Amino acid sequence: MNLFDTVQEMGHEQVLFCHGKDPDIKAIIAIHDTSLGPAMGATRMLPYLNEEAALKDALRLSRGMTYKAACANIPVGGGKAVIIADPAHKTEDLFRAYGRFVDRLQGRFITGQDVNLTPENVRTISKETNYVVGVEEKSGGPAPITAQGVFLGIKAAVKFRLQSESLEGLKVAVQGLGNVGRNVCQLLHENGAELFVTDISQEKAEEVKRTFGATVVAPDEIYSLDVDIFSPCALGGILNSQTLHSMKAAIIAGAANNQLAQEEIHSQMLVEKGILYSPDYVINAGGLINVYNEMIGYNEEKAFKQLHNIYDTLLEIFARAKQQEISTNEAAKQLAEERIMNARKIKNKEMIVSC
Ligand SMILES: NC(=O)C1=CN([C@@H]2O[C@H](COP(=O)(O)OP(=O)(O)OC[C@H]3O[C@@H](n4cnc5c(N)ncnc54)[C@H](O)[C@@H]3O)[C@@H](O)[C@H]2O)C=CC1
Ligand SMILES: O=C(O)C(=O)Cc1c[nH]c2ccccc12
Repeated sequence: MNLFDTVQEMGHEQVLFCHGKDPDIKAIIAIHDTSLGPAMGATRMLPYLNEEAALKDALRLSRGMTYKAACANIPVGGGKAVIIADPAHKTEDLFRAYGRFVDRLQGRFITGQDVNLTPENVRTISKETNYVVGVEEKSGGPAPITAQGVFLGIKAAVKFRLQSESLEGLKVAVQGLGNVGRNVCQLLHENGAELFVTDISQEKAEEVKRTFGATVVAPDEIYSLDVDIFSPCALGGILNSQTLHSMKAAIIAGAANNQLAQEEIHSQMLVEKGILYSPDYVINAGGLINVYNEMIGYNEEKAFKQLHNIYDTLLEIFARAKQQEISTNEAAKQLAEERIMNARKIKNKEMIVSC
């Protein structure tokens, strides 16, 4: 990877490579854009295959956070951090060292809990820095809110693609039954949908089968089921040439970040197959909405209103994509970039006036 070319192409402001010897720490903090406010993005910990994979993840996820905030109308920018390590090797020192790196950014980057981090790990990070949210879990953690947002996104897609206000009798395949996926299953079940589920944890799958009457399938069978909706709530990169080839669902709407393996190729493939795709960073904004509101002083009414905007924003994106004959991913990107440009213009005007 040619680093500066990539960063220039994707539009990042700053990428930090954090390294320490004692404790041994390797982390990347990517700050994509702060035009709308400080960069927000949770931190994940993974034993990446190589450093390039870690960097790519941080770059793409942080850009996704910029678009996520802009589409959700939240005045923050986009960032994301990855700690390159096996979650089996967590230590207090490691998280404290990471916290000191975050602190040095003096609030340009605000972080919290993502893949493989626990609330306890985030509390450890917060011993070194105040620029962490979700420590108190005042609002009950972001996952249930994220799931509600995904549910609203599914309803918007059903309205647009199937011209229906109801989910009654629709077949939905849910991949991943973790904090978000299980809550999505509950909402779908309560609204009359028929569930097909998978998880690499047999225990989680069995529990969802017992509780919501779901049909359990093997992890590699979830992509090709004869269902109306596919809801990926586990990992990224699952929309690729292989999985899309056998996909029968009319709608893809789930919580996972970075769902498209290769953005341009696979968003185009979705258009060709007539599958309506709810862009990941629009439908999964519930987590960000939740932590942002927690940060500014939780107001349930305000958070609820922002969450419900996901429904209207998705309908706007679907209509824009149809009208301009572009992918929904491209339409969402356009919407986000317009909002960021407008915010920059207003900021510049304010600066001229105050001079
Ligand atoms: N928690 C939140 O508020 C938000 C989560 N997301 C994204 O949503 C996704 C799910 O998040 P959480 O539920 O919080 O994570 P989680 O870690 O609680 O759940 C993920 C689940 O997926 C399962 N899984 C992993 N690999 C799988 C595979 N190959 N096939 C089937 N199942 C597999 C795991 O066993 C686990 O049960 C992640 O991609 C995350 O980045 C996005 C925005 C906010
Ligand atoms: O939607 C994402 O990918 C997020 O990172 C959202 C999020 C969850 N917890 C946080 C803590 C601080 C900043 C963002 C988040």
